[in-house]
Amino acid sequence: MEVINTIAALKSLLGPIKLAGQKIALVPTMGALHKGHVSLIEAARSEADIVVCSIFVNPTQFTDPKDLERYPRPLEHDMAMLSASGCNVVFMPSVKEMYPVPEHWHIDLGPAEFLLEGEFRKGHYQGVTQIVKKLFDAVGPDLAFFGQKDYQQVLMIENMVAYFDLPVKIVTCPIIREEDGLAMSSRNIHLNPEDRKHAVVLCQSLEYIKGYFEKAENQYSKDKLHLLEEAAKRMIQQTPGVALDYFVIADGKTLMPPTADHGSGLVVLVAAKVGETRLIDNMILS
Ligand SMILES: Nc1ncnc2c1ncn2[C@@H]1O[C@H](COP(=O)(O)OP(=O)(O)OP(=O)(O)O)[C@@H](O)[C@H]1O
Ligand SMILES: CC(C)(CO)[C@@H](O)C(=O)[O-]
Ligand code: BAL
Repeated sequence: MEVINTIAALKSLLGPIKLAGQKIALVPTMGALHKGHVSLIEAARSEADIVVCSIFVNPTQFTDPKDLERYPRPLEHDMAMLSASGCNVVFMPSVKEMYPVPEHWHIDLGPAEFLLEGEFRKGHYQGVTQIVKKLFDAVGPDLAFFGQKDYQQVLMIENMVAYFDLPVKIVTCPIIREEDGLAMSSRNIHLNPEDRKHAVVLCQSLEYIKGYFEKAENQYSKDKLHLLEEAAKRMIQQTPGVALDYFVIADGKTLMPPTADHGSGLVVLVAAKVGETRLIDNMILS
């Protein structure tokens, strides 16, 4: 496994590989790796010849300086995980390497940019798409792998790819969960034992909605969805130490409330602070 810190070194390593016609996959991460990240690397390995994993805690996507400061950076652990998972190249640039000069970035990501995470973390998706575009420019991947855990992020990245008409295939991988259902996340490390117990309510509230959909075979009414949302929100709000940001059943493409009384393509998404740690989760319903 090669560890590379500069864009120039990365390009000279990958240039001949591309010329030889080999397929390159990119798995962008912010480090503090867990089995969710490993699942992306394994999926990438199954579809490409060379897997590049980037580790970069991108300052432009953080809206809370404390969140950026306390983001975990367990380097030795990450290197061991990457080498065990069969990653070929680790790209680990400095902030100066990715942002050598101050720059303005603003692209049209569509109305969904301002909903949900975009409402609670203003400007977040401009920062995410800015760094993902830079990583795509540096690596030139044929495929890039992202987790469904960051559902809205995948939509925004797909919109960025369409905006620039980039020749890269975006692959979305399922959410990997702990045994009790909690979605794996680098930020889970901040949960104290009490928070950790309470955090499971997030996936339980999603399961509650999913269970209804499975029984109702995707037949629903808007009124019924509203009642379900309210019941799920109460489950979360009654859990000690958990402060809800949003819980919504939404159209999987627009992230707006469903407009019809039946149909497919819905997703349920949640975000809440558990203790001092903000977590997100979602499930596809139909
Ligand atoms: N539990 C998971 N299952 C599948 N993919 C995941 C999971 N957690 C994160 N990912 C994906 O891994 C990639 C890198 O994410 P990131 O490094 O931010 O990790 P994270 O666990 O989401 O951390 P955090 O949300 O705490 O920042 C993203 O595409 C993300 O969606
Ligand atoms: C895609 C990403 C690596 C961009 O910094 C980040 O948002 C993440 O880890 O999901
Ligand atoms: N996994 C999403 C990156 C972030 O929370 O900033």
